Amino acid sequence: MLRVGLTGGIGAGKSTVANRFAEHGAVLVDSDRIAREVVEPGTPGLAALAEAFGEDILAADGSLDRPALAAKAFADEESRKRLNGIVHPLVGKRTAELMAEAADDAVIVHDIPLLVEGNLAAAYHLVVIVDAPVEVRVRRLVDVRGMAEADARARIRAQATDEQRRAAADVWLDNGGAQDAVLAEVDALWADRLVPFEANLRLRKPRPPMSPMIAPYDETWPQQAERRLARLRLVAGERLLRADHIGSTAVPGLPAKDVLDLQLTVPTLADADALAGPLADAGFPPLEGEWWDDPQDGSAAPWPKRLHVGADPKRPVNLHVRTPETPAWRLALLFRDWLRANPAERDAYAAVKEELAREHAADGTVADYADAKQGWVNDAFGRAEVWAAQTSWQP
Ligand SMILES: CC(C)(COP(=O)(O)OP(=O)(O)OC[C@H]1O[C@@H](n2cnc3c(N)ncnc32)[C@H](O)[C@@H]1O)[C@@H](O)C(=O)NCCC(=O)NCCS
Ligand SMILES: Nc1ncnc2c1ncn2[C@@H]1O[C@H](COP(=O)(O)OP(=O)(O)OP(=O)(O)O)[C@@H](O)[C@H]1O
Repeated sequence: MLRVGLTGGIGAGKSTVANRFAEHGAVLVDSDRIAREVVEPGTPGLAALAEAFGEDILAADGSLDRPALAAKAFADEESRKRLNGIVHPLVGKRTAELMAEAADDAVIVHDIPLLVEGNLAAAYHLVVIVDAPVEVRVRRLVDVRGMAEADARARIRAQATDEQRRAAADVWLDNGGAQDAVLAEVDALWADRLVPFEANLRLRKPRPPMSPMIAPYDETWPQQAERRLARLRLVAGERLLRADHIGSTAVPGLPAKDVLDLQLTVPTLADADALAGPLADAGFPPLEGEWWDDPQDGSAAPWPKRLHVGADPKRPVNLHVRTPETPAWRLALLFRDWLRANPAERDAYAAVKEELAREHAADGTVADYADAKQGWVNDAFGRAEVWAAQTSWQP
């Protein structure tokens, strides 16, 4: 099952987007709704709230007086934390139960207002954020929902900043304009990304191979890599020694094929094999066959590794799982750091890549392109080693 985390500030349009996903066939898990269920009359949740905030948060019929609790809970940080401490564990438990009930081929859309605040992004295959400017959100909450303006602003203050949401977003949906516009984006996201992503995940199928087209440096590459590394750290757990963004997309200013190279370091290949299933479930199926890094001078036997590929059709990822005793593991880190520290070498490398990409665009073969590039890279390793010695570089 594909787990999509859907979030955004209050009034941004999460429910609007979530309902459209549901129309397409997504299984919706709605945190606000669960948060209501766990404090229904007669529940231990409601009793705990009354104990913590006083009987005056109860209406005459014994149900929760939501505006009364909101007034107390959003008044200060300590009260809000007390509220969260009571409700969130109950919501978490019920959420896990609902997710476990979903079919293997489900696309779960989890509408969760506090995904960023709770630092939960790594638990999803993809995080979708709905956004609209603060003033637009306040207007909608006041005019359409009938919320008091001060209440709307108090909740906005209690939530994540735009910058924090940007860092967590794999997909950013702008709902500052007409509803039709955001719904059209949702339709495209469903058809072009979520449906094939779910199928790739279930069938453990990598996305199709990349063309050798070189893209200009994208300054969001490091953040995109970091979000995937966070997911990988979560599933790899204690077997993981370290997780790094390597390759050309890890070098600021370097044009590159738009594929993120990530390296997981594990003690032994047996650890890599034990992780094959969990990595596949997290959206990184293993590529079939045996994979080796070739020593550049041809002197030693090739170094074995495991290779996984991202299942997300819109975010190509090559995931190299290596052990620290292979020289390829160390070279991946050295080459990256050397290029980062030496802009002239980086620019020379960019020129070589662009020249080769032009030549191979005609025949369209990625393998030939990679072979030709390796010549420059092998020479560069020599210069990188000199730099490593001079600067006492350590991986
Ligand atoms: C305080 C309560 C009773 C007020 O109820 P009300 O009907 O006015 O709001 P509702 O529950 O529909 O929430 C509307 C929106 O408020 C924001 N919000 C709600 N709780 C919180 C919170 N603890 N911190 C920050 N924002 C919150 C979210 O954007 C949410 O989508 C209610 O919000 C609540 O029980 N909150 C605690 C549970 C919670 O954190 N829910 C959010 C995700 S699990
Ligand atoms: N593009 C839009 N133009 C105008 N109104 C909109 C638009 N999108 C959503 N709305 C309206 O704004 C209000 C807030 O939207 P919605 O309920 O989807 O937000 P939400 O993020 O789920 O809110 P909450 O955080 O309270 O759960 C709703 O009344 C909705 O009908």
